[in-house]
Amino acid sequence: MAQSVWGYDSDNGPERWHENYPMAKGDKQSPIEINSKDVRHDSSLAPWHASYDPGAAKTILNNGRTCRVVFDDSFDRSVLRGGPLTGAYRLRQLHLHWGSSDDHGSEHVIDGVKYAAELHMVHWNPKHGNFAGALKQPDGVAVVGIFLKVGKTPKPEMKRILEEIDNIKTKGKEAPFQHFDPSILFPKSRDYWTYHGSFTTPPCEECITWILLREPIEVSPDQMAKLRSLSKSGENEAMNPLVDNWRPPQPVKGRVVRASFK
Ligand SMILES: NS(=O)(=O)c1cc(F)ccc1F
Ligand SMILES: [Zn+2]
Repeated sequence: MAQSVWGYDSDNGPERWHENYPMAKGDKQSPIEINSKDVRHDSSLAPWHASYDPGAAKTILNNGRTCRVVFDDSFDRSVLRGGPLTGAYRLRQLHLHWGSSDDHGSEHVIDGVKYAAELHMVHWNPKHGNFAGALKQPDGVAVVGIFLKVGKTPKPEMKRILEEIDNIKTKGKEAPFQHFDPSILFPKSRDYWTYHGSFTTPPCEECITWILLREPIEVSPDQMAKLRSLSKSGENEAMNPLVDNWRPPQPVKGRVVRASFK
């Protein structure tokens, strides 16, 4: 009987991850609920800056748990600076979490609001040598989170990712994905919340400085349907819709969420 690899189903989902990944029960887990009344405005928080090289984009893949775009992070080619960060963090990959319907799907929940999806841009601190080394450090990784809400105006910049979906419908499929600057996905406002937390998937290392953008970007119902047309399973298996790949909010345990805005 194959050892049930972690996932989002009842037999291998978030409530059971701690059985194989003890860090999942740590004191600095992500995602969390953010309640504006508990947030502290920190006027010393600097603005954040992304300088991404479109040539760093390499491939897009369906790993059966999300849709991920991978970038060349072999040198400081696409970097994130400023905000709560010290130094330049290298962009490694971006991926999404989404729901089976528009009323849920995000991992972080803001004043009780669940967004239809949440996009994560994952960066790591090169002072720790490589990504694996960075995972072991509290300042190892920085993830920019962007909320997706469903509206009438499709975000043209999301089109590029969603057009590729047809080529990676099933688990294990990968396709070239080049000449893409993910900063086109950013909303107008640079306002953000920041706190210290973890990967939202096993092994749930507590190495992430989260930078969550306050302003969601809008996607169309068709764009969401496209995302939900991905399959968890391989091309020779029965279609198993890749949806609800989100971890529910975890205990805040006294952590303070700071806001760059009033
Ligand atoms: N959802 S996440 O941004 O915390 C994340 C990023 C990774 F690179 C690996 C695992 C993760 F769970
Ligand atoms: Zn994620």
